Amino acid sequence: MAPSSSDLHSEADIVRLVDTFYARVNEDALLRPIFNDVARVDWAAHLPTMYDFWSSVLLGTSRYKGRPMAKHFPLPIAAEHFRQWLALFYASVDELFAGPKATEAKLKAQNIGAMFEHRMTPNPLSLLGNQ
Ligand code: HEM
Repeated sequence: MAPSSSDLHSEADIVRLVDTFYARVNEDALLRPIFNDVARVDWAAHLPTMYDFWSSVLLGTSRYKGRPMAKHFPLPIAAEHFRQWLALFYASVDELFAGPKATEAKLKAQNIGAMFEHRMTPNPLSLLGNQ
C-alpha cells in the first residue's frame, strides 16, 4: 500500500518541496536550459533564496526580502514555460503532501505565477501609441 502523505507544516517540509521541485526543473527539457544556460543559476545560492521565499509565503516568516519580478523580466519565457513551471510545482506538492496547506501552496503558486506572466506580457494598448 502506498504511504499516505501528511500536510506541509514545517521548514523541513519547505526544503523538501523546493528541492523536489528544482530537481524536476533540472530534468525538464523546456525549463532546464532557461535556468542553466540562459540565467546560469548558481543553485547553491538560489535554493536557500527559494526556501526563504516559500517559508514567507506559506509559513508567514517574512524571511524573503527580494524583488522577484526583476529576475524574470529578462528571461525568454512565455505562457508555455509558466504552464510547465506550474505543472512541475503541482506534481512536487502532490508527490509529498496532502491537506489544506498543500492546496494553499498550489493556489499561491498559481496566483503568483499568473501575476508574473501578466506583468511580462506586452500590453496590446501600447500598439495604439498612447503612452
Ligand atoms: C517559467 C517560469 C519561471 C522561470 C523560468 C523562472 C526562473 C527564474 C530564474 C532564472 C531566477 C533567477 C535565479 C538566480 O538568481 O540566479 C528566478 C528567481 C526567482 N523566482 Fe522564478 N521562474 C519562473 C517562475 C516563477 C514563479 C511562478 C515564482 C513564484 C511563485 C518564482 C519565484 C522566484 C523567486 C522568489 C526568485 C528569487 C528572486 C531573488 O533572487 O530574490 N519564479 N526564477
